[in-house]
Amino acid sequence: MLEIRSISKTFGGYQAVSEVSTTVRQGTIHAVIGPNGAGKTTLFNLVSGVLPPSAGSVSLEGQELTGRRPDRIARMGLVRTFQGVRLFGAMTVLENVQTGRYIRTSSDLLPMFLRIPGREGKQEAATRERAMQLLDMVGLAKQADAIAADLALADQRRLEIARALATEPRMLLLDEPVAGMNPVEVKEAAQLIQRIRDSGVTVLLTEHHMSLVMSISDRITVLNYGRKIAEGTAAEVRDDPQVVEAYLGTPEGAH
Ligand SMILES: Nc1ncnc2c1ncn2[C@@H]1O[C@H](COP(=O)(O)OP(=O)(O)OP(=O)(O)O)[C@@H](O)[C@H]1O
Repeated sequence: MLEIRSISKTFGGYQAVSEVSTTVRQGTIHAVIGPNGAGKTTLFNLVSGVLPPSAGSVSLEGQELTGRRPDRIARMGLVRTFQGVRLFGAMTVLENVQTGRYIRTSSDLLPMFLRIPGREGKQEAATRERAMQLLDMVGLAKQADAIAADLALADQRRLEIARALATEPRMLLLDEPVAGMNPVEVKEAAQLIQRIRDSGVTVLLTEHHMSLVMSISDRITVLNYGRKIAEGTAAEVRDDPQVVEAYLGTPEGAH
């Protein structure tokens, strides 16, 4: 589904990602893990078009993504969320999801802001209906009319996921989706990520929460100092001596 071929990124002589290759298989939850500074976020930035690679390439179902801009990549079927939540804080929950839908339909966002109440077009009605379905999927239907900035952190993350799904992606990248969540919220997020996978959207995620990664990932790639040091199922990766060594002395990665 997603092919990453020998991708590298150098920041002024510092090699943040070094010749990483991997294949994300369709219909899986694939995690990228590694100690702080291992290059996970940089790899996500390379895949989603936020940063151009110094070398190497990425393709999605045979279509070349390398060198394309994030909005173009989103239209090609790959969307991401960011470590820090990036929502339209002043908009309602529902409107935030609707903006994701407009990226997909390539239409101008303006009509949404200029709309005359009570005169909703056919496309707007469909967009609203799909947005409500997605809010229901992530457990936010009751808060549809709340202002996004007023939501609790866990709900804001759920909303970001709903907005990303509104672009109808084939692949979703989640950058630390449960950071700062309590154990109950983490459990709910795990179920949501599995539901997303089961709905046919392939998931690539990076996360420090090891028990989440180990319990939901079909496949795990481990980075250390920008290089891939291991790859396999949770059981394979957990017992890999290089992985154990990479995590020693990094308590943040140990939970
Ligand atoms: N724009 C940049 N300019 C210079 N160095 C950068 C830049 N972005 C990342 N780096 C460096 O590249 C390395 C990898 O960073 P990256 O954020 O990808 O790691 P990470 O695995 O996501 O870490 P964390 O788990 O802490 O989020 C780090 O040493 C970081 O300081």
